[in-house]
Amino acid sequence: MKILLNSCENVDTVIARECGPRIRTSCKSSNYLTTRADKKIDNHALFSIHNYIYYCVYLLCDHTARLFDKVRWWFFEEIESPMSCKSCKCAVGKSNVILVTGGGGYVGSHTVVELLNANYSVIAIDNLSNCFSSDKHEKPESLKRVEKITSKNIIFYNVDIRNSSDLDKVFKKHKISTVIHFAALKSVGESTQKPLAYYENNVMHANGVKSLVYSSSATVYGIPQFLPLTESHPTGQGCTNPYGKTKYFVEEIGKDLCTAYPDWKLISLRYFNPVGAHPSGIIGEDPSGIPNNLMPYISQVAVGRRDFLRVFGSDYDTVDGTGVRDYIHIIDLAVGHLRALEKISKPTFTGFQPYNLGTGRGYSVLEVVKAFEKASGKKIEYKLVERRPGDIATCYSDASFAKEELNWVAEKDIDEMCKDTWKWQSNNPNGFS
Ligand SMILES: CC(=O)N[C@H]1[C@@H](OP(=O)(O)OP(=O)(O)OC[C@H]2O[C@@H](n3ccc(=O)[nH]c3=O)[C@H](O)[C@@H]2O)O[C@H](CO)[C@H](O)[C@@H]1O
Repeated sequence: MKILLNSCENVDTVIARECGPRIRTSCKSSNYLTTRADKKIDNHALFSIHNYIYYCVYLLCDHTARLFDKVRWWFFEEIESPMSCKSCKCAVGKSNVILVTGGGGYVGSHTVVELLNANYSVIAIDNLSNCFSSDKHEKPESLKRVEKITSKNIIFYNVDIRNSSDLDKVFKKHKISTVIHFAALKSVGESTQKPLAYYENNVMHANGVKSLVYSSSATVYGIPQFLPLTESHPTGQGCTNPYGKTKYFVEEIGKDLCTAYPDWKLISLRYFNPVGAHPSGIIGEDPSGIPNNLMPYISQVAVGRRDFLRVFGSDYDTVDGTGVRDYIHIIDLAVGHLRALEKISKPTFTGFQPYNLGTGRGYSVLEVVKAFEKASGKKIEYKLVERRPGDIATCYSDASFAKEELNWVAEKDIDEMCKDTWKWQSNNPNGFS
């Protein structure tokens, strides 16, 4: 394994926390860390020594290196140029702070785990509208648990992305290199009832950072004209609901931005159907109210929160008449974001580029039910009912472009997706609350 060290050229802001008898430091000036005694320590030297120690410790033992990392987080509250990323090497000489909007949500929180494990610094913002928090001034429960899983710190702000002055403050305070934009409403049904909320929420604000990884959806393809769906499949045609349209609009805005301003870079990740949970069973999907999506509904039936599953449509032209989708494990999806960050941070990457994140394999509703029964040992009661308006028969990806360009493939199969979902649901029957 190759480990590259940070050259820390971009270190210019370090805010250190009060730490007992040690020197309390506060820093406003660039390139220097000012102590209370007005002593100036050259950050470059400090960080070079610090990185060197980390490197040596890492060579000896990964666990000790993690402990060292924890101490680092305790000593310095915010470090705008952390260690180099062990797995992707992309942090070399760069500010490596990622702003994650919607960080408390399902995809957001799982991606934050992978970011922290890869030694990125994470600033998460969320308006807590779709995640549980015991106190609005505190981190959502999902992120507290992410800190437990990773033993790392997340800087969190309760900010609504529609509030541009609050958002500005975050961008001014931190030297953010890339934004991963998850903050969005995601219920297809609700989007038809409250379209304005979707247009307001799901269309992003830029705020000066010109490198964006966007969470898009297979829904931009509308009714498939061919299968499997490749990135060159037409988008926007047959997007029948506002949810799908917002994803399509943002992609179009992104394309225009990247064409007009060559310094803009945007990767749009077109998710197929994210399911599953962190293998620890500590975090997972916790929809508020009645789940709209298949997997959380099944798992709530298994745990006894719902009586039976309604299978929407049994007369589709599919293997057993029920809808076929390309389900992808949430961890695979989260890792896809790391690969996208590596790609976007390369100087050779320019413009707008979409990638499919899927397994390339479709499963019918009844096949998923069967796999879940096997994983959980529970009988899933179901009733075949009418088709759900707006649903399509079959949708699955060709994810070979992501393999070629991002060096990414989905590794976890349907059994693992069901096993991890069940671990999360059975350990947390009522979700995070
Ligand atoms: C093709 C498409 O637009 N896919 C998007 C859509 O997924 P889907 O609408 O495909 O996801 P879903 O989990 O709601 O449905 C998956 C399958 O399960 C069926 N089903 C679902 C729930 C239920 O109670 N009973 C039942 O039978 C449904 O008819 C479909 O055949 O929304 C997701 C948001 O989470 C993603 O953005 C997907 O990319």
